[in-house]
Amino acid sequence: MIKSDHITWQTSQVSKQERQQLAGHQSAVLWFTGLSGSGKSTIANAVEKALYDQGVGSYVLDGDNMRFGLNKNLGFSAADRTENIRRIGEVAKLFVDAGTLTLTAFISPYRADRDQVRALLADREFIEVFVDTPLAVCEQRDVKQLYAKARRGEITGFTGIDAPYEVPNNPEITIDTSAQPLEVSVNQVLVYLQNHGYLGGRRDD
Ligand SMILES: Nc1ncnc2c1ncn2[C@@H]1O[C@H](COP(=O)(O)OS(=O)(=O)O)[C@@H](OP(=O)(O)O)[C@H]1O
Ligand SMILES: Nc1ncnc2c1ncn2[C@@H]1O[C@H](COP(=O)(O)OP(=O)(O)O)[C@@H](O)[C@H]1O
Repeated sequence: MIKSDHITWQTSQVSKQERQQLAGHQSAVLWFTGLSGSGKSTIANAVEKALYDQGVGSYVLDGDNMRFGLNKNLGFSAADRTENIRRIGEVAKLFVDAGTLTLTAFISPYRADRDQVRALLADREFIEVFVDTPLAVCEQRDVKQLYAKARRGEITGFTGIDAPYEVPNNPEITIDTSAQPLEVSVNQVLVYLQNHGYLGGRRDD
């Protein structure tokens, strides 16, 4: 629902297609979703670097970082996570309109919230990347020692422990970081982008 009256969408003299043409590639969102510690940020950042090395500009929106700024008034209740993802979806949509290949790394545990973002974007503009690393592996990594805290009851509502993670039904890409090294995951994403025509050249679909 929009609260403001008397507002009008301002159209631009440069279209999204023209911005994409200038950039030399399609714009879209690679939406990484998965448990804390599954590898979302690591893969997204490595993909950004690999794309940069190929002369393709992209930008990573990262969970923790967004919570320091735009979303600093949000916590981890179900309602706050939904609002977190809604805002990120709107930001990602603006990035796509700007002609940018955008990578997002948020747990985004609720299927309905992810589907809302998909619905915000045009066909092909939302690429869901399910980082399907088993909970046991994420917990063993425990990069930030948050699983240990959650197990001790020092954090409540922690995803995978006492808060839900709803797995995607039809992700465009699925990656299990416990089964393959980082370079293979990065390549999996790059090959998807190449084969589906996002980077220019031949399209498989
Ligand atoms: N309760 C609880 N549950 C899950 N995660 C928690 C929690 N509290 C803090 N953290 C840290 O916050 C990071 C997840 O933030 P996100 O914005 O991606 O979460 S969400 O999409 O809104 O669910 C997550 O970072 P990542 O490990 O990068 O996923 C955690 O470090
Ligand atoms: N094959 C792999 N692919 C990606 N990350 C891996 C792999 N093996 C170990 N890791 C480690 O797992 C951790 C994943 O953390 P991170 O990328 O921050 O996850 P998330 O963003 O999903 O919370 C990193 O410390 C990374 O070095």
